[in-house]
Amino acid sequence: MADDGMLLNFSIPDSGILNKPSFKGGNWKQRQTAKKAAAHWHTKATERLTGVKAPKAPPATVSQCIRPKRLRVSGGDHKNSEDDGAAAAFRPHSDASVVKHPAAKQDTSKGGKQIISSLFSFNPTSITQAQPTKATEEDAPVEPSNAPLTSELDTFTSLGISPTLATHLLKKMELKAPTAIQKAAVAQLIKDDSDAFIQAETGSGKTLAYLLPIVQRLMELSANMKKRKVDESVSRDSGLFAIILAPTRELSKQIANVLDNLLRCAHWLVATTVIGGEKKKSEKARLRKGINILVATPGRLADHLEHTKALDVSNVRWLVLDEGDRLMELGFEDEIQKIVSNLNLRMRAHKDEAARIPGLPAKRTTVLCSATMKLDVERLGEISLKDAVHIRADPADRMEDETEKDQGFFAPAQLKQSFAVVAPKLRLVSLISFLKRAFARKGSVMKAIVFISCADSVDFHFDILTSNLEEEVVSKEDTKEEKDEEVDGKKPKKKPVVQADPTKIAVTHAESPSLSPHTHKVTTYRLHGSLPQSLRTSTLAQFTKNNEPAVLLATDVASRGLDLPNVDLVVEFDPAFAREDHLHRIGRTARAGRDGRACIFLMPGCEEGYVDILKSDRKDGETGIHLGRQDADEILKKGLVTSGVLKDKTEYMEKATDLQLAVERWALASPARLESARRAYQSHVRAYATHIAAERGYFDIKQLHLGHLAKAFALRERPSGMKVPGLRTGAGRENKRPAKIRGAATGANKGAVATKAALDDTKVDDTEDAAKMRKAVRAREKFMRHAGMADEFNLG
Ligand SMILES: Nc1ncnc2c1ncn2[C@@H]1O[C@H](COP(=O)(O)OP(=O)(O)OP(=O)(O)O)[C@@H](O)[C@H]1O
Repeated sequence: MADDGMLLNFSIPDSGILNKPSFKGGNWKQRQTAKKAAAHWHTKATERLTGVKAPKAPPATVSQCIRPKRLRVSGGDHKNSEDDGAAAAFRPHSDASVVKHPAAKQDTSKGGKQIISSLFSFNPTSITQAQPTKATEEDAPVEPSNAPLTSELDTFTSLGISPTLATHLLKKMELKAPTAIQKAAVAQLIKDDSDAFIQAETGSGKTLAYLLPIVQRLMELSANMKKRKVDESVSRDSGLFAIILAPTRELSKQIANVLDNLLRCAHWLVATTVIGGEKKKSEKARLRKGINILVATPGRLADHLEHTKALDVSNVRWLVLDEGDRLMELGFEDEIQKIVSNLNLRMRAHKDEAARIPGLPAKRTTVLCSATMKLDVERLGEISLKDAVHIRADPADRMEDETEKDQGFFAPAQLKQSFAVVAPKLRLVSLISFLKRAFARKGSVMKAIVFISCADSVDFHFDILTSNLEEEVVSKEDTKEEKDEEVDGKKPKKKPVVQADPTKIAVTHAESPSLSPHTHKVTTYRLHGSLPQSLRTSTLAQFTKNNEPAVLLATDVASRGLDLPNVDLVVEFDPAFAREDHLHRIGRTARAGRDGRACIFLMPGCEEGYVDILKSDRKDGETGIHLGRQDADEILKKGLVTSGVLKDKTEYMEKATDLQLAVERWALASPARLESARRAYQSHVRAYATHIAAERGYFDIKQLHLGHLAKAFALRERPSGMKVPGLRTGAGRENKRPAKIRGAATGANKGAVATKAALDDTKVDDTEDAAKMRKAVRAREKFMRHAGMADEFNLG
C-alpha cells in the first residue's frame, strides 16, 4: 500500500511548485511583456502538472458555482445559516445541498475540494420493484439441509463406528446422529479403501465425515494388534498413518481441534500440526517424538518432507485434501504433486516393512473434499485420486453436464436470504442502521459477520464502529464552550479525550458505542490478512468465546471453512468476487441444521441483477421463497428511529444526516483518519474491479459513481482531487507476502494490467483471436487476483 498511499498524499500547494523568475534590465514595456509571457507559461505548466485548469476569472465560492440552495456547516455544528437549510438538506430528491466547509480551506491547499452534499439527493433509483413478501412465505418452515439425521435408524454405530467412539461422540461432543454427508462418507470409507471425492454444502459436517472413519480404522488397527499380541497397541512410535492437508493455518488448527476432541477416547493415538507460524525446529522436535496423524498446510509439509529425516511417511494410508478448490486457487498444485509423489515412492520402498503392522491396508486411500467440482478440482483429482468414488449427501444428486458442475454448490435450505438496495452515498449510514437494528434486542442476533472486500476498508469501518461518534460531536462543541468559560474566568471542566488517530493494529476488538443499545453492549472485532498470525488466532478465539452480542468485520479470510459458533447473521456489505465465495461466506451461518440469516448490500442499477445469482443459491429452485428485499429508507427508519414512531416523514433523513456528518467530522478530526478513509476508499474501488469476468456485468466499475461512493467513506473530496491511481489487484495489502507468493506478486502489476485490459476489453474486436486473448487475460487475472489475495491467508 505504501506506494499508492504516497500518491494519495501528494499535493500541490496553492502557490504552485514552480518559482516565478524575477525580471531585470530592458525598459518598462519590455519587462511587462516578459512578465506576461512568463505568467502564461507558468499557468500552463502548473495546469499540466496538476491537471487542474486555471480559472479565467477569480473563482466564485463552491456554493455559488454549484447550487443555489445550501446548508452551511460550521465547525462541529451543522446548523443552517441560509434559508430553511434543514428542510432543504433533508428534503428527499431535492437539489443537492453543497457548501464549502471551513475546513475545506486546509484541504484545498492540498489540491482537493470539500463538498458536503445531501445524502438524499441525486441518488440513483432502483431498477427493480420491491415485491411485498407474504408473511406466509417468510414464516414457512423449511427442512434444514445440513442437519443431523432424525431417523432412529441413522446412528453412528449403524455406520460401523464402534460403541466406544459413538458413546464419546454422544457424551463428550454432544453429537447424537450423523449428518447426511457423514452417513454416506463414513459408511463408504470404513468398509472400502477406494479413493473418494466428498462434496457437500457448507456446515454439513465434512470434517467429521473424513476424520471419523480414519480414527475408527486406527482404533481397529490398535485393537487387532492387541489381540494378536504383536505389539501392545498402536502408539506414537508405530508410525504416521494419516495426513490431512488444509489450505490455511486457521483451517488446519480448526481441524486439529476437532481431531483432538475425537482422540480423547483413544489417547494412545497422537496427532499434531505442522503449519508454520512457529520455529521449524519445534515442529521437527514434535515429529521426532513420533505421531500417528498429521494436520498440515501443503507448503510446510513439502518443506519437512525434503528436510526433516524424522518424518517417515512410508506407513501413510490416508491422505485427505480438505477444501480442494481453495488448495488449487491458492496455487498449491506443485506442492501437492510433490507430496503425493513422495508418499507413493516411500510407500513402495517400505512395502515389506509395513507388513509388520497387521491390518494396515495395502493401499493408500486419498480423500478430496470440495464444495465445487470445477476444472481445477478435477485437475487436483487427476494428481491425487485413482478410480475415486463420488460421495454426496444426497445420492440422487447427479451432475449431468459441465454447466451443472458449476452450479452443484448451494446454500443450506434453511438459510434465510435477503438483499438490501442501497445507493452508494447511503451505504455507511445504512450499514450502521442495519446493525443497530439487528442488535437492538438482546438475543435476536448474538453474532454477526460483515464481509468487506479489503483490509483497508475493514480497518476504516472498525474505527467508525468503535468510535464514540456522539462524543466526537460533543467534544468539538465543548472545546468552544471551554474557551468561553475560560474567558469568564471559570475553570474548564475535564472533558473526555478523543482519540484522533485510527486504532492501532494490535487492537482487534472494542465496544461499539454506535451499535450498543442502553440495555447491553455490542463488541466489534476485525479480521484480515494484514494482521499478524498470532493476532488473527487470538481474535478468532475471543470472538468464538464471547457470549455477548458481537460483530466481526472481516475480509474473505473468514469466508472458508471457519466454524464460528452462534453466528446468526452474515452481512455481505461488499458482494463477493465470485458466486462460490458468496456461498462460502453465507455458509458461516445456518450450520449443522441451525437457523441463519444473510443479507447482501447491492447498489441500485446493474448490481440489482445479482439477485439472479441469489435465486440460483437454492438447490430446489424454489426461487424467492426466502429472498426478502429491503430498501435504504426502510433500513434507516428501522435502525435510526428507535421509538418506532416517525414524528414526520423526514425524521429518519435528519437522523441519517446527523450520523453522516458525525462520521465525516470523525474523519476530518486528524490527517491520519482522513488518510485511513482515503486508503479504504481507494482499496475498495480497486477491489471492485476484481469481480470475476462472468459476474462483471453486475459489478461494472464503469457504472460506479465514485463521487457518491466517497461519501460512504466519510470523504468530502471528489475522487478526482484524491488522485486515485491505476487499478491494482490485491488492494490494501502490505507487501508482506510469503516468498512463494512474492514472486507472483511481481506479477500483481501484470494482474493490474490484465484487470485493466479486461475492463477495456469491450474495445477489442470480437474476432476469435480477441476472444482467446480475453480468455487468457481473464485466466491470468484470476490467478493474479488470488496471488494478490494470498496474504489474506496464511500459507504454510
Ligand atoms: N453429526 C453432527 N451433529 C451435530 N452437529 C454436527 C455434526 N457433525 C458436525 N457438526 C457440527 O457442524 C458444524 C460444521 O461442521 P464442519 O465445520 O465440519 O462443516 P463443513 O461441512 O466442513 O463446513 P464448511 O464447508 O463450511 O467448511 C460444526 O460446528 C460441527 O461441530
